[in-house]
Amino acid sequence: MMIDANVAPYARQAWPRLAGTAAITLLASGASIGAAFAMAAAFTRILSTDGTLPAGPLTAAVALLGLRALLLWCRDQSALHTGTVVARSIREKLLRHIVALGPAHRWPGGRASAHLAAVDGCEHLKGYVGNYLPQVLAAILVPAALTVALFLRDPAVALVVVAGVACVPLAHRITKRLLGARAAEHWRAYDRYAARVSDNIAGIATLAGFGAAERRGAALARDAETLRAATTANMNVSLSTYVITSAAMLLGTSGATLLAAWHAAEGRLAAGDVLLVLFLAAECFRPLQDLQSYWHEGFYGLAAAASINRILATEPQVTTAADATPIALAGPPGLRLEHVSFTYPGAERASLNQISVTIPAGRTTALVGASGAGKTTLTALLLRDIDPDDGSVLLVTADGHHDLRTLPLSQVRHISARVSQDVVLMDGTVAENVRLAAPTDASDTEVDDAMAAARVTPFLADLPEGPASHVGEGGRRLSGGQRQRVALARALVQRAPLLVLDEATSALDGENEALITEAVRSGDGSRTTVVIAHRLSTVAHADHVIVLGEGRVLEEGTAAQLEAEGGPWAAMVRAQRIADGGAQVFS
Ligand SMILES: Nc1ncnc2c1ncn2[C@@H]1O[C@H](COP(=O)(O)OP(=O)(O)OP(=O)(O)O)[C@@H](O)[C@H]1O
Repeated sequence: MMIDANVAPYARQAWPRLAGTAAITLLASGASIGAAFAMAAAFTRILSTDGTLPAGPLTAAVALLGLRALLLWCRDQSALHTGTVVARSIREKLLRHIVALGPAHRWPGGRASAHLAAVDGCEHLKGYVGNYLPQVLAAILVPAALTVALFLRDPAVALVVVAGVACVPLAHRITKRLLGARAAEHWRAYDRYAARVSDNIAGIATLAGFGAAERRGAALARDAETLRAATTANMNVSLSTYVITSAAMLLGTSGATLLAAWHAAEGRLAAGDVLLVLFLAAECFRPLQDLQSYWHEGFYGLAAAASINRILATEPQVTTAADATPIALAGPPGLRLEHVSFTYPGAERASLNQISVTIPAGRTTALVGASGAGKTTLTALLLRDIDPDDGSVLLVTADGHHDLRTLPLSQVRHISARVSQDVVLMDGTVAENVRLAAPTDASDTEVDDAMAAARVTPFLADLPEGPASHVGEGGRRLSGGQRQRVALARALVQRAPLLVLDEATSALDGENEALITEAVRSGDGSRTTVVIAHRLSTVAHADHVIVLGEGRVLEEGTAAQLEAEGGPWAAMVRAQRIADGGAQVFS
């Protein structure tokens, strides 16, 4: 049996279980053959005696049919188990790979395509491995065994059945060619549709707010129509081939039975053998007929496998080098960027250009600059979400300088905590969200302290179940500022020596922001903190300020030094004072 290269790894993985399913299928066929012979013997005895029921053969036939039903149930259970086990392992592998591709990975079809592959794609593959493949095995093994049984009774009859059976692989081949290409087309249409739906759901407030739902709805309707057309085209292919296979089965079964009747009339076969031929021929075609109902699962599984394999074949841009070794860290590390340049894939110009800066250990460093200056990109390099095109990002410890690429990625993740501009709360309780990245030995007191420092505690009283309240996708919606506070607590409880805050308090009121800013400051030197904020009051107390402009370092130093120098920082401070109506925002 030729197995498509795209599904070969999954079929290989399921091979022992598939062999078990095939063995059960063969046993079921054996029971069928036995029942057919018993029925034929009973039939012959009834016709040749005065009509008394032959209890022995009839009891044997009923028992064998019961055994067959039991074996078929076992076969279905085995097939279901195979499919679910394979689907679970692919899902896990795919999910791990999607996570390994990292936050900076660009999905050509949008993130929805990854979601679709992980959910629907794996489901189709489950159908392929769990239903289609065992059925293909049954469609080969069962007719082969039954044809041998028929051949022993009447070779000419067996040949008629073989002729009918041979039409089915032909129809299968035609369907595979026609439907295989269309299934891929259907998958692409589905992918576009799913991307559009997920986009619309994510932007539901924007669409409603701008009254643009109708316009977007029209685009969605067009995608839905493409999807419908692709589905209809596939169904038409299936229906045409269904007609071919049904005709082949009907002609094969009736042709073989008529020939058997003729041979019985000539005295070459017993009367009961006509019944035997009818049973065996019908049984021979049954798995082929069943296979037809799994063609869709098979061909859609193939298309899904191609899409899943494309994701699995995509190499993560950031990986752990083969010779990476973890380093011992005695205290908070410093960071040094040397001649770092970075251009996003497909972008026309570099987001960072020959940057060389130092982030002192155990201090708070502010990254400031106009929108699009490259601040977030710089933190992505510090956290190793991306690697520089040129230059190096170095972790500075008591032992010396270590290029981040020489450390295990897990260590880089372990030593850094972050709160990014887009806070995502996972589906779960507030406490679970705070504990998301906490060390396993983090005590309840530590979690409570982090929630107090990030000002989560004051609003917990307003939640129905306090820290056990359900938030995230399926739970209560928190305000932007509340979400930021949970994210800050999550980062604080991580005990990471490097903390990166990208506009982490932008949604907070002045009082809460001031309290949190004080709490996360690297006042005691136990943590290196990098803060990005447009509101300069947030970073006014930083030990070190780096001003970026158009992907370059414009200046760096302490806030006081830079203000005295009268450069870009001083201009930003002046502009903000005017915007704040002359209020003294810097002390
Ligand atoms: N994924 C991306 N693909 C292509 N270009 C990007 C990507 N992310 C950022 N950029 C571009 O890189 C430049 C720097 O972006 P970055 O987000 O680092 O700026 P920023 O200083 O953090 O801006 P802001 O203050 O508005 O958040 C911008 O021109 C931006 O358009």
